[in-house]
Amino acid sequence: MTNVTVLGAGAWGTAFGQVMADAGNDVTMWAIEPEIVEGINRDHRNEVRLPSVDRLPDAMTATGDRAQAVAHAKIIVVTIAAQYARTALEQFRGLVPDDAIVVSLMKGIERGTNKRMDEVVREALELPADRFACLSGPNLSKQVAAREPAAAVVASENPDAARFVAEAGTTPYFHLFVSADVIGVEMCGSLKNVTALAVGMVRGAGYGENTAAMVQTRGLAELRALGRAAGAADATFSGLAGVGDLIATCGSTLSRNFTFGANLGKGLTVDEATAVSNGVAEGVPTVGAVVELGRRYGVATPLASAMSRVLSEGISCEEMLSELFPGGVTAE
Ligand SMILES: NC(=O)C1=CN([C@@H]2O[C@H](COP(=O)(O)OP(=O)(O)OC[C@H]3O[C@@H](n4cnc5c(N)ncnc54)[C@H](OP(=O)(O)O)[C@@H]3O)[C@@H](O)[C@H]2O)C=CC1
Ligand SMILES: O=C(CO)COP(=O)(O)O
Repeated sequence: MTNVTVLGAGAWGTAFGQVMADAGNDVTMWAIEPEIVEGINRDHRNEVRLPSVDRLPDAMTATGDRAQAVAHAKIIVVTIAAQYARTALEQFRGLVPDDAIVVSLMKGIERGTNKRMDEVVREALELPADRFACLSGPNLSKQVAAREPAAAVVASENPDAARFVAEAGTTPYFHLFVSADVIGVEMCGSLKNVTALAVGMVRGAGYGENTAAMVQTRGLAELRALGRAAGAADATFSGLAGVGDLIATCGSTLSRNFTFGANLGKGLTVDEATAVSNGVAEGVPTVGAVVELGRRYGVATPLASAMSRVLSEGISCEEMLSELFPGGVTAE
């Protein structure tokens, strides 16, 4: 039994907290909203973010007190919306126990700095690399919360940390693989959301499987090119965090990114799609950062660039598609 603290009781934080509790750990959820804290402690429910679960495990409790939340934690899981992670985590600086491993479940790149979540988390908490891990894979929260079989990969520069988290988090229905490729896992998780926006958009506009598969495959190519340039290991792209998560996210209406894109394809504006989104669609603020990273690494990012124009200028799905192939014959 390990003391696990989850920072951010959103849909995924709550579902993953349940995984950790099912794996035999003592789980403390930290949330800002008193309503969520009270709901978990009194009713064993997170009615706000994960209403599909009738009763969360008894081993899950919640608090709004930062110091109390992390005081005895051996594993601290971060599942805060990526754009708010730095601000939220800076308030935990100095509170995190010296031997705790911090695991990011977030999938996004910080707007403005263009930093991955491993960079943001480590800077915000002044955390050494050997105490950081990230976890990613095809993990639509509602299905994990229903205990449908699933898996993910946990990556750390410190193999002992990755193994510790994987052993602590594996249950009969949720398997964790280990990896040393933090950059690859981070890039896969963040960039698949941009592809999911685009695939959602073509589906929402009424196109079929050929178009969707084309966009998804070109998204993978872009992800791989940018990931490689950033220092990712090639094998990660074909693993759970890469192809695995692309398949799940680009093929499901449970995905907020896919659904956001689908709503754009149906003709909703960005504001309208935001208003009806069931939780954070991380691809939206991440798109611009991906374009910037492409410039920094000298990697073409036609899909992210086209989606950036969709979001900022409202270009149509047809225009977005036409930008994927700017002209000339190229090797795949
Ligand atoms: N849902 C899923 O299927 C999966 C999600 N992820 C990733 O996990 C991360 C969280 O997603 P998810 O839980 O689904 O998102 P939700 O939209 O359900 O929840 C967002 C979380 O971020 C917190 N948050 C937002 N703003 C702030 C802030 N200013 N300060 C502190 N906390 C804040 C929210 O806290 P509060 O409730 O108090 O507002 C909430 O806990 C994302 O990066 C996502 O990509 C990864 C795998 C699967
Ligand atoms: O990352 C996810 C599944 O692995 C969840 O995707 P969304 O954030 O688009 O809902």
